[in-house]
Amino acid sequence: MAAPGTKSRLFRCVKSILYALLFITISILTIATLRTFSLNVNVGLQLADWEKTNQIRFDISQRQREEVFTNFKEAIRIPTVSYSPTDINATALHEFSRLLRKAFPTVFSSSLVQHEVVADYSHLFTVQGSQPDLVPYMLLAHIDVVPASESDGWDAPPFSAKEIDNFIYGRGTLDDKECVMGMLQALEYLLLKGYRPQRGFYIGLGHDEEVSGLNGALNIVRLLKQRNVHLSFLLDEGLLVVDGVMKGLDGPAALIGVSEKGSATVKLSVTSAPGHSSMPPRESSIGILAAAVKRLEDNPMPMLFGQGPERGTFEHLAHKFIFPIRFLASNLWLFAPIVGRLLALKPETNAFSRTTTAVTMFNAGVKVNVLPSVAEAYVNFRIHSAQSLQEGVERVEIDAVRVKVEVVDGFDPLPVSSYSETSYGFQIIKKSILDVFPQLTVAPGICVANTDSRHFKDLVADIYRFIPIWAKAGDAQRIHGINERISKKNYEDIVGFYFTLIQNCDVKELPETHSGVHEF
Ligand SMILES: CCCCCCCC/C=C\CCCCCCCC(=O)NCC(=O)O
Ligand SMILES: [Zn+2]
Ligand SMILES: [Zn+2]
Repeated sequence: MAAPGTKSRLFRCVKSILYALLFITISILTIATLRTFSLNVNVGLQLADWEKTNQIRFDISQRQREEVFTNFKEAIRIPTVSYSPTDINATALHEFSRLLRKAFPTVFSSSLVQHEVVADYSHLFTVQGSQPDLVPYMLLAHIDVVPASESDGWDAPPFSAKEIDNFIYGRGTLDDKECVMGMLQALEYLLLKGYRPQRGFYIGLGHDEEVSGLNGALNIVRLLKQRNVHLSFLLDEGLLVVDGVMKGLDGPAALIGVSEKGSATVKLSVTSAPGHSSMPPRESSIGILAAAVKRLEDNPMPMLFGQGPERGTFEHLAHKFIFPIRFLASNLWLFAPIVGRLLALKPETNAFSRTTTAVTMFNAGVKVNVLPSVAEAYVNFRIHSAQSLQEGVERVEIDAVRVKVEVVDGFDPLPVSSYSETSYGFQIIKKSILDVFPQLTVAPGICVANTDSRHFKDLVADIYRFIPIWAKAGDAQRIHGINERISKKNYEDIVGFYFTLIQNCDVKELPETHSGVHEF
């Protein structure tokens, strides 16, 4: 029997613990609520912080508008498909070079622009600035596209550039001919209007981005390095404007990619004795490989949400989320694991949260009555910023006794570019976005795919990945998928964006912020 007083001491002890827990809970809730309401509404430089400049307005005539779409459609009709680094469409790439010359005569004849063909099909334009002390910048895009077959269920043939309901359909309308044609069209009209840039810049167009960029972009990098070129920043494809892509985000937001995930391509293979299909073994090479692949798909890589640049995205956008997501996004210190799990529900947001696993090729067998001697599969991992290539590959769980695992290629996640109030490239891109689309909130983001810009990482520290493609729910699946398309209005805005950006880059220094809000 307990001694008298022990019971009441126990009771007092339990009571104290309960009070302490209550105090901690109330404190956490108070901090979380304060953060929810105090996290700034608009971080960094805003349009109001910038002085007005005398820019040439992007006013184009009806005839020019028609020319803009004619040029773009011609670009879409040329099937510049890359299948592998050794299987590219040379004929189409030559035809594309001819199109560029025909569509942009002023760019090709201007004394301000030097044009060079690099590695047979890539292009480098060097645009001279009037003030050589201003460090030049670079715009990058790629001409090649991934394959597309009408039989996959397209509403219009993928190389037809057919117009349906004011959308232009075709492979490359989002990735990446809107960028190639958009930036050159903007330069063409600027030169026609007598514009002369103060800050010099480069336009690089790779021809093999979809299969590595090792010939196109890499040779452009080599050329610039030989010339000892320094760049203030580089802008490539990557992220976009999301409008209704993420549930709970109130209004559209522009995401500027400040980094991109790493990548690993792993080949899995199983060999077994070939023979007659009438006397099969209990397990075939196909069955063993299929089980290994299924196991990979059933066991996604660990959740890392909040440990990479995606954290900045959610903190910048926190005030744009509806309750209760706003409460969660404003308090990632507490709720990152919950937010990560919510994001994992959709492929395009799951990609922010972890290293993703995609089984992309599976080959085996030659005839219905012959047992296959070998079955092979390729798995493409996109590595989260909080992991290295090696850590990602080490986590691949495979029955290594029966399945041979080879890392075919890969690279680490890319460094994170600056995005503070004093970051020239980020703030100029942000201003250019807001000049064209004042209704947007701009936030840093992580590009979940890879771009040619990664080859420039030793040449320039600040690499950004953004095109003002206006993506609504389901549009992300059109990239490399079926019914890739862009609205005519969106394409015209993209031309307007580059037209504005090129002029904004003449600003020598960023303004001081007057808004009094701070970055995280
Ligand atoms: C608040 C967060 C909302 C997140 C929604 C994000 C949606 C992102 C959607 C699309 C990104 C598409 C990237 C396209 C880049 C294509 C580059 C490419 O194809 N490279 C080749 C490769 O990676 O293999
Ligand atoms: Zn691309
Ligand atoms: Zn692509």
